[in-house]
Amino acid sequence: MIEGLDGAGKRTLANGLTEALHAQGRTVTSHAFPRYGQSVHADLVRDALYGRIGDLSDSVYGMAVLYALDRRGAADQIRKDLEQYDVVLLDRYVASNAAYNAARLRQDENGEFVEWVRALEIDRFGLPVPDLHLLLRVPVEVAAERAAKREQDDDTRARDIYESNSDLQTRCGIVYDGLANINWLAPWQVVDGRSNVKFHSLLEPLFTP
Ligand SMILES: Nc1ncnc2c1ncn2[C@@H]1O[C@H](COP(=O)(O)OP(=O)(O)O)[C@@H](O)[C@H]1O
Ligand SMILES: Cc1cn([C@H]2C[C@H](O)[C@@H](COP(=O)(O)OP(=O)(O)O)O2)c(=O)[nH]c1=O
Repeated sequence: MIEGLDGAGKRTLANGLTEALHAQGRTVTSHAFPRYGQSVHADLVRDALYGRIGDLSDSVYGMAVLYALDRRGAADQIRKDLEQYDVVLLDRYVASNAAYNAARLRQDENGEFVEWVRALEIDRFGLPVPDLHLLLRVPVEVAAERAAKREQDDDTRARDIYESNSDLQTRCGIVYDGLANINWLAPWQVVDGRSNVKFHSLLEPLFTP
């Protein structure tokens, strides 16, 4: 699973890892969440994030449920892919829901919230537990600059209300670090995303049991 702030370089890393794995002769597939344009729940998320469903985006739990339902709709496909491919790369997964939405609550509510996300998505919805999280870590300012640049280059990736809120991004980075420290849900590996990421050096942990 590839996790990190908006603009951290997750999609770039997913593409780089795919190429590096193909070069090793491995089969790879990838999914990105939210699945905008492919699921009713993801499209509702997008409407909410761009302020088109009243004050729905103010509800932390309401938004988290929508993101979780989007993933639940992909669960069967992910399970099939895990049987069929050597590697299944996910650009954001359950941990994004924990990090982004915990970051919108008071700090003393975070522990309870991330456990609620785990219980909802893993226990109740039956989503597969990931083998590894790769946390692409960059300073908030760098992520924001990259997200702004990406917005100019690719008009399908305009910044939403989460992405343009730098306080939220800062808190989200802190929650991600906390999740990585306790290896929440599965092992975490922190990747320095400030310079060019060495894709090949990341391949070994993918195959270490
Ligand atoms: N290691 C890197 N160094 C410099 N720029 C990068 C790096 N990784 C990604 N970028 C650039 O930053 C922007 C955001 O990258 P992207 O992979 O779309 O991020 P994310 O999927 O995390 O939002 C893109 O314009 C991309 O070309
Ligand atoms: C997948 C996911 C994303 N998010 C947040 C992180 C992002 O700020 C926002 C949108 O995801 P994002 O990856 O930015 O989508 P795109 O790059 O296609 O615009 O949703 C959650 O809060 N929970 C989740 O489960």
